[in-house]
Amino acid sequence: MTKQELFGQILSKKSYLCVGLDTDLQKLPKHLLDTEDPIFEFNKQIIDATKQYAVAYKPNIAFYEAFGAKGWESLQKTLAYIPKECFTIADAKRGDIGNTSGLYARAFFDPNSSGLDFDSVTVAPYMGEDSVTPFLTFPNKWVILLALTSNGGSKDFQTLSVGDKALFEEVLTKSQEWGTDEQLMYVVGATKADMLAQVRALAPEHFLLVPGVGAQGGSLEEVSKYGMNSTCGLLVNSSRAIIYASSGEDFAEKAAEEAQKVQAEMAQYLDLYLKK
Ligand SMILES: O=C(O)c1cc(=O)[nH]c(=O)n1[C@@H]1O[C@H](COP(=O)(O)O)[C@@H](O)[C@H]1O
Repeated sequence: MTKQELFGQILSKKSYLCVGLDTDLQKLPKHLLDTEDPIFEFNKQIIDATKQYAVAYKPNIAFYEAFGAKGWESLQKTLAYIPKECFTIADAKRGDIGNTSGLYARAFFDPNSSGLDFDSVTVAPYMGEDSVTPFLTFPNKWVILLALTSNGGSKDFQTLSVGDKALFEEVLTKSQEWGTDEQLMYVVGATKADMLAQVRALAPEHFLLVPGVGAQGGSLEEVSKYGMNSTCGLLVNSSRAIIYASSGEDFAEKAAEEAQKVQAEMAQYLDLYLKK
């Protein structure tokens, strides 16, 4: 998917919501556990309930991989079920020496090889250029590079000084030598909204994947105010607050209500903060 197509969808749905499919068997409503593929059945109903409010879906690969071949099958079926206009993110946080990264890229981007055809994959920058560039050789596919993550441990490395800047700032600057803003996005946690101005100073045009609203407590308004650019430039992810809004038989209905609430807020922020 191109940046312009993504922006077009954001404008037409008045939303930059990414629904995170962190589908945990332990948390599924009991009545789904007897179905043939509970993870897929849950995802299918969540997708049906939220697709008018969401522009992207992000299956977190850990929740599928943990179940081996069966989990991988649930992932393939889920990806095939996501509406074609929606942007898809394999949240796999990969990255390794070049030839290995090339195979990771095939796993998520090459349907003839793996059966999966995601639009993007999350990648850790720690191993540097040759671990990231193999993902960038696929046309119309995106790398979403971890820059400033939402978790407490982000302070262990990401905010350390490297010369006159912080390590995450070096990630933002250096990686722009490897790919364009039509193929690279960055992860910036919603819990770090106070640092979004710093991020935007170094990456004004890039899309940012912003997890951490909802269950992790980040502010959607602050993220929108400090992070939005002229193509919106934001995909704000919420997983647990939407998909586990209810643990009963009404789970899909409640997920739709939560997604609609977030979308309504986003519509206001697009009016207020989209740079003209
Ligand atoms: O790359 C990510 O998506 C990610 C980066 C980050 O800094 N923080 C973060 O929470 N995530 C992911 O975003 C999702 C957040 O889920 P909730 O906290 O339930 O909304 C999980 O799938 C996390 O793995």
